[in-house]
Amino acid sequence: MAEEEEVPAILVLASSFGIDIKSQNPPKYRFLEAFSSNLPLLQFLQQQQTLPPSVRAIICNALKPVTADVIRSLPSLGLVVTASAGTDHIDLTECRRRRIQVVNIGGLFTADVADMAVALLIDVLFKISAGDRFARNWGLSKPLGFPFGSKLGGKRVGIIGLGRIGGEVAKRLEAFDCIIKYHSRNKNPSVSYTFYSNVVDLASNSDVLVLCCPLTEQTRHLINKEVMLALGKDGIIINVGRGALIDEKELVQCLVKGEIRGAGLDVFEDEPNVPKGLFPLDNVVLSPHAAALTLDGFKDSCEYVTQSLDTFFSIKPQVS
Ligand SMILES: O=CC(=O)O
Repeated sequence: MAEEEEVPAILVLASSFGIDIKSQNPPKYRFLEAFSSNLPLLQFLQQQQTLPPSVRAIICNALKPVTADVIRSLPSLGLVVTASAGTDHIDLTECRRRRIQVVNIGGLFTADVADMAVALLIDVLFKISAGDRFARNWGLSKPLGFPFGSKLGGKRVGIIGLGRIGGEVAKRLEAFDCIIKYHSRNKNPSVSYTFYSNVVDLASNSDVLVLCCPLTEQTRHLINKEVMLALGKDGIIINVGRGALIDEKELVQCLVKGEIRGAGLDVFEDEPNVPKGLFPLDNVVLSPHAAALTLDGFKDSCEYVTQSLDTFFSIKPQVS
């Protein structure tokens, strides 16, 4: 079956990619689905007799870790395409060592993630989700009152990570008359927003923190108890970056004790597990890492992933 062997085998780690990519005719790739098994990926691979040696590329997303052990079990792997901007779920050190190319989604989801950050903030301030729950039983509730929300205009918003997404969040919130400040690895000379090299100082001078930076060893638990206490009891945290940017246990405590006022969270430390301590809290809006999950964005990302495979396999037909 020489012909079949020439069709590169692609390991697909997320169910959503099955749809568009597989409809190619004639098939350019042999897609191997690893997501229907309940086994952890490495165990699944270890159980396959013939699969690991043939796999030349992986398609994954932010929820599908590509660990060093997984990479080591795939001797022909030459490419990892992730339908995410973040690459923290991929062992980049092992990829570099093996000269495996890693392709992310670039700026494809930037606007959606920035929109989601603004949406979560408006939801927390205006209590939209809480109001929805309340309104369903409005006529039955005694007393009939619903707590006050809060204006968006005039809020001092501290953006953590003024990259592509952070920049778009700033642009949007400026249009709502918010006062933008930021913390980044470096000061950005092309913006006039106030820069803080220290996150605690930024928190002390902000009403809202919006987390947009990548997760690295330097940014893990960047938002710790000290930062939350500096933000204070009227402060709100919005996270569209990665769950582990915040010390989640401390976040739950601060929210429960009223040491901060609210949070809008699209990401969590141990997805898909959301801390149960958040469930009873009406001052928290939860979203299942859904900022990039729009139907239009999904179509674009399938196309991008296919193009990335095509580019890789046309310029590099043999992976050594
Ligand atoms: O989580 C989504 C992304 O990294 O794009």
